[in-house]
Amino acid sequence: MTAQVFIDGGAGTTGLEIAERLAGRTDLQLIRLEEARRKDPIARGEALNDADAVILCLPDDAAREAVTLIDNPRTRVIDASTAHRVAEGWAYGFPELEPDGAARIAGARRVSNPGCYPTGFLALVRPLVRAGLLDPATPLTVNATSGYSGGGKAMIAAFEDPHAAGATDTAFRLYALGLAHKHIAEMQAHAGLARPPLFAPAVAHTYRGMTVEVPLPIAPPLAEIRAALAEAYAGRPLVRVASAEEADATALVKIERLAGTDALELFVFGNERTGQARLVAVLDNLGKGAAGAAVQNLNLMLGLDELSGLRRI
Ligand SMILES: NC(=O)C1=CN([C@@H]2O[C@H](COP(=O)(O)OP(=O)(O)OC[C@H]3O[C@@H](n4cnc5c(N)ncnc54)[C@H](OP(=O)(O)O)[C@@H]3O)[C@@H](O)[C@H]2O)C=CC1
Ligand SMILES: CC(=O)N[C@@H](CCC(=O)OP(=O)(O)O)C(=O)O
Repeated sequence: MTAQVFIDGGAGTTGLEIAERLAGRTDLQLIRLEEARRKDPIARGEALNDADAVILCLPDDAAREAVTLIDNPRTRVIDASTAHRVAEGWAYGFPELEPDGAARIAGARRVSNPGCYPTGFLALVRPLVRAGLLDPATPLTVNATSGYSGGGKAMIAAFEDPHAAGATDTAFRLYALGLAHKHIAEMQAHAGLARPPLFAPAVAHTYRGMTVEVPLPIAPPLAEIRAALAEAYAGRPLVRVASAEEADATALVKIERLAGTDALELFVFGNERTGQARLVAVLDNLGKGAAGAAVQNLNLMLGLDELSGLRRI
């Protein structure tokens, strides 16, 4: 039987990206609401309960509300918002992060997609904590830059429409300067850290793409870091760990490097003489950071080919 899928918030940035990835699929069918009813709780409630799987592409409060509208025990949920990423009863939707991650997602009724920045941070840090290369009490800093689509429709308008609220012509800006960004709890919890990382995000004047960097002023040997990452992601086609030769040959990492894909690349740069390292993750905030991850989780939950509809490198 063809699975019925409903994207709540389907007219938003992430929802449209998911629909693009699902277009042409014959193993599932999208339930669509007409424009006039797409925010109507009655229409949404019907669609949420008619679907085999729903993907919530909504602001946090609307995502919490959507979950309360579901009373059909068959309906399985993927939430792209921040609302349930450290909530009890929700599987964390990052299949490659833990050895049993994909199996846990496949068996779950409620899955929370990771945040875009935490996807890069956790991919770099979690395997090192697990392997004992990084003490959980280490104070970590995360320097990251996102394309402006990371802020959804409102931020896209601010960067593209001079008459929009908050319109800006800036090339690059720092934000979350109060050190209380909504992604910090998720980064600490899923990395298994004793203290919150210091998160320093920025937005660049480019539509999509992301770099996430974790500097290590006192690093374990670079070869050991690379080996731990390579082992963690062996056989996982969407996560690529660059070799020492590639890192040595890489003079620049551009934010656009993986734009338009659903992949994630990890680099270990460093200086063996000083014992310092820069761990760098590259992804598309709308790819592995949002829509790609949601489609991957949907595939796993419905028992379909995990990579169907995804854009590999
Ligand atoms: N953009 C990104 O890179 C990422 C986004 N996310 C998360 O995904 C979620 C969606 O983000 P994004 O797509 O960027 O945001 P957008 O603002 O682009 O889209 C959100 C959509 O939800 C709709 N909406 C708002 N309230 C309701 C409601 N009560 N009922 C039905 N629809 C509603 C909006 O309607 P309207 O069109 O009328 O405004 C809009 O279409 C957010 O939680 C975000 O944090 C996660 C990872 C990355
Ligand atoms: C550039 C920008 O503003 N990015 C957003 C994060 C992206 C996002 O939508 O956050 P979730 O993944 O948690 O939903 C922010 O920092 O709030």
